[in-house]
Amino acid sequence: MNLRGPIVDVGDVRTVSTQYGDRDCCSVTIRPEDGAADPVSVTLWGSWTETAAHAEIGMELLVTDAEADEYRGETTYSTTGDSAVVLEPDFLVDVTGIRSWVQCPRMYYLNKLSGIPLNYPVVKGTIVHEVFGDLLRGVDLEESIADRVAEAGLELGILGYDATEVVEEVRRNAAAIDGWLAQGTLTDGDDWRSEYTLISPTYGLKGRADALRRGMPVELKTGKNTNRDPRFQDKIQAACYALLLAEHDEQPDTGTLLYTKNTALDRSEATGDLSPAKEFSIGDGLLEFVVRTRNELAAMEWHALNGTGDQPGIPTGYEADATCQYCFEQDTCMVVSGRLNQESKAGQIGAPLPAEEREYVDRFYRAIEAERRETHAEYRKLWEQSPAERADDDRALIDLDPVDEVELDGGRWRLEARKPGNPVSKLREGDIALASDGDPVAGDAELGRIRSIGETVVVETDEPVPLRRLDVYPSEISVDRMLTAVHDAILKGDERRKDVLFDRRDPAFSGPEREWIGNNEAQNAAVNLSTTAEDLALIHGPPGTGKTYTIARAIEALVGDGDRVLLAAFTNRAVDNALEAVRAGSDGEIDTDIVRVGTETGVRGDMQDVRLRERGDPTDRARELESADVVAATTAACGSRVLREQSFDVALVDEASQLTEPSTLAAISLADRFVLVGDHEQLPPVVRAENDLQRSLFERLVETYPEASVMLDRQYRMSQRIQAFASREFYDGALRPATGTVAGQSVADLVDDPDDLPPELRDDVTLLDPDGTREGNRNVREAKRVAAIVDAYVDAGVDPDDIGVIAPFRAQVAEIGRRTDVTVDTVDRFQGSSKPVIVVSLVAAGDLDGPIFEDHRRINVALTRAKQALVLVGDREALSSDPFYARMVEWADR
Ligand SMILES: Nc1ncnc2c1ncn2[C@@H]1O[C@H](COP(=O)(O)OP(=O)(O)OP(=O)(O)O)[C@@H](O)[C@H]1O
Repeated sequence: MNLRGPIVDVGDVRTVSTQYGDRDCCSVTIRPEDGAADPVSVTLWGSWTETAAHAEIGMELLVTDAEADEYRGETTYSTTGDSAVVLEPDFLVDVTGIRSWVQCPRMYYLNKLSGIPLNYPVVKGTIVHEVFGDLLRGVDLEESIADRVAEAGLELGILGYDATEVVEEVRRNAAAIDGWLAQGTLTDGDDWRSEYTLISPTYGLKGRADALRRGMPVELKTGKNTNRDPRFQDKIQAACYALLLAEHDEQPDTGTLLYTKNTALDRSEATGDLSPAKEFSIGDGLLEFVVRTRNELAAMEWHALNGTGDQPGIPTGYEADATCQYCFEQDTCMVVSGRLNQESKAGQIGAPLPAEEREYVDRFYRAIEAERRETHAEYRKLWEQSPAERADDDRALIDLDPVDEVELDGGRWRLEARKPGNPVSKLREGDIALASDGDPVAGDAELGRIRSIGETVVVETDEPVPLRRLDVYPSEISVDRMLTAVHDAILKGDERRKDVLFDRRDPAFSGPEREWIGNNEAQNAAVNLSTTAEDLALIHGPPGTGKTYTIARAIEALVGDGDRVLLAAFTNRAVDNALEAVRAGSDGEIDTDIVRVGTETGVRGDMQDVRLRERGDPTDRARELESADVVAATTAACGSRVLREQSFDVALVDEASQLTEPSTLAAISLADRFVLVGDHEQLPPVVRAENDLQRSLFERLVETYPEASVMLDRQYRMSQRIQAFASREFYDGALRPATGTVAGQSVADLVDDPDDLPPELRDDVTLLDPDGTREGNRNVREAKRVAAIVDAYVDAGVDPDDIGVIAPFRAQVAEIGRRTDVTVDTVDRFQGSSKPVIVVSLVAAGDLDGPIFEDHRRINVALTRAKQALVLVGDREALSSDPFYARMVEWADR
């Protein structure tokens, strides 16, 4: 049986004599059933006592195949020969993490902190891996090499490599793969699978195996190894995949490492075993060792969040017996230890950073690690929730009907399935998602990119799977990138920049004020702040105040002054909107060289012509990026290997109030100066954990340096009547219509005769109470009423494209969506857009429970999307029970 629960006591290790001789054991007490059951004692035998040494009260413990002993009416448990003991099974350790951990725990920490920079071995390694996958899929060797090198054109170009030399080198590496595949060992019956995504709920592990051959893991290494045996850390990595496969009831007993550089060695000079393929056997002892090592790592990570004392959970290197003087990372390790004043086996170089900077790194390190755990909780839902629960949560499309499966050029697959009942989900075109046969964890599953999603869903994968279910796949990329952004900004960042960030120096401005915008003083001041800033400028733009317009003018001004500008925003949509305004504004007068960095599916159609292609001749690709005056990308892309290598005079970041502080750092660290544009009275950063990540750098800086900020106070969107409430509640009454025309708009402008509208819809702002009841996240009666309101506007002559509906929950969005053809969406997805008529379905009935009510900033967004007519639909009595909403009701009823 399996036992699991939080640890309430850890005993001492003792030695007892048994019929097999003296054996170590240790008793650990846990409370099964998530801590609800009575405590039970589990005795961990033999080498599992090493795991007990890392166990602490409060950690979660899982013991598989435990055996029960009854003694004097009391049941105790102990491990058996088949048991595995797993600490903190919910912490999903990545296989590559274990690999670096066995080399040295501190290396694991350093890799996590600084990320993988753009360098030639990494890029070449990726190409060789891709070629390996292609060969397994039967692609011709030369074709694959040419294709994969071209695909890496941009990265190679930035590194200063040309295609011919890379092709040569990849060919030498690929020879090892090709030769090995051609050996007699490969028969038709060989069953191959490349790039296999695996997750193990039992062992708390996840990873992506390079390949499986007859169910056995094969790992590719682009280095050399002239010993007979695979390197220790490589064996551990392959053994991890064996453990992950155990979750699929497979029992691999052999692992293969393929050292591709061995074939490229000069046989007359090199000595040792030059054969590239090295096999080793995977026994129980090795697998248990892997689990124990994973436990050490998970325990260290637990300490990072829950431990006490100075810098808990930061490895020192003493945990392992690695020798620092042979380590490639020795210098980095010493510098990081020196800067952060960390104890380390390698020692320290340099003076520590000021205490407040170290405290900052510490605080954000913990916040980001807490967010990582929340991401792991998302993975957990893959197996803890039933398919129906996942679907209800909008995290999966289930019961799909596979209709097509086509092999594409290059051996990839295009899978298509019908979606019965047209369900809603968070899945979007361009997302990476987990396609499976119905069971994404124990069944057949493949990561793939969603190509289209409509009546059917189309996914592209490396291997075919029967497409019966498609799940949102949580990713740790944003968490990883936040860590490297903190590292780059604080450990490697510019001193002057840090002085401003840490409130040690006021932002400076210099140079003449010029007239950029004649009809809007605040906008003109914002452009002047941007051009004269020596450190930073902050543009606070409430709804409809011309943020995008101002950004475009600021970029023109900066480029005109000779600056190279990075234009970043949280969403692709904002990046493309700003770019559109820049391109429209210059009317070809300024010859601005613009490049949009993003994926084909992420970048809007009308910006594809300036999208930077990664594929092609390295020199051309790199030149296109490096010569651009304006580079536009999402802030997530700013943390990519390619953009981390770029530098700019100014970084201009839109939607900055929706970004966590580390995500903002990722963009601004690439430039000498920065301009943040946002509105902290609208949606805050979306994070799962409750901590410092919830507050944007924009908001912090606006409060610290009000003199470096300007608020755009004239809005070009809403009628006077509509804007009144938001202006008073959120902007101290400072927000005003930009012109009389804007102020005087009304619903009458949208119809031939206002009398065609029902009387209750003739005012610009209305509250209607349909008297519905809420069931879960929907309110059917209210949904019907909303659809009827939309119909009434359409019947009176309003163009359906001019009407938008906002609802707080996706379930209600779906409920309304079934009854109308106009755009229906959540608040979060409506931020940044507007419509002449907006109907808001508040759903709440009886009480004010739900995301729209939790945070007044959401309501601000919902109420400020409409230009001429705003209809609120909800329970008047419930709303009146809260002072803020009571004021809203009063305004709507006026
Ligand atoms: N100074 C100006 N003179 C004339 N029109 C302007 C000016 N500033 C903005 N506008 C117009 O006002 C409208 C709203 O501007 P814009 O789209 O830039 O708003 P925004 O603040 O980005 O909106 P959101 O709140 O959605 O982010 C646009 O049609 C824009 O052309």
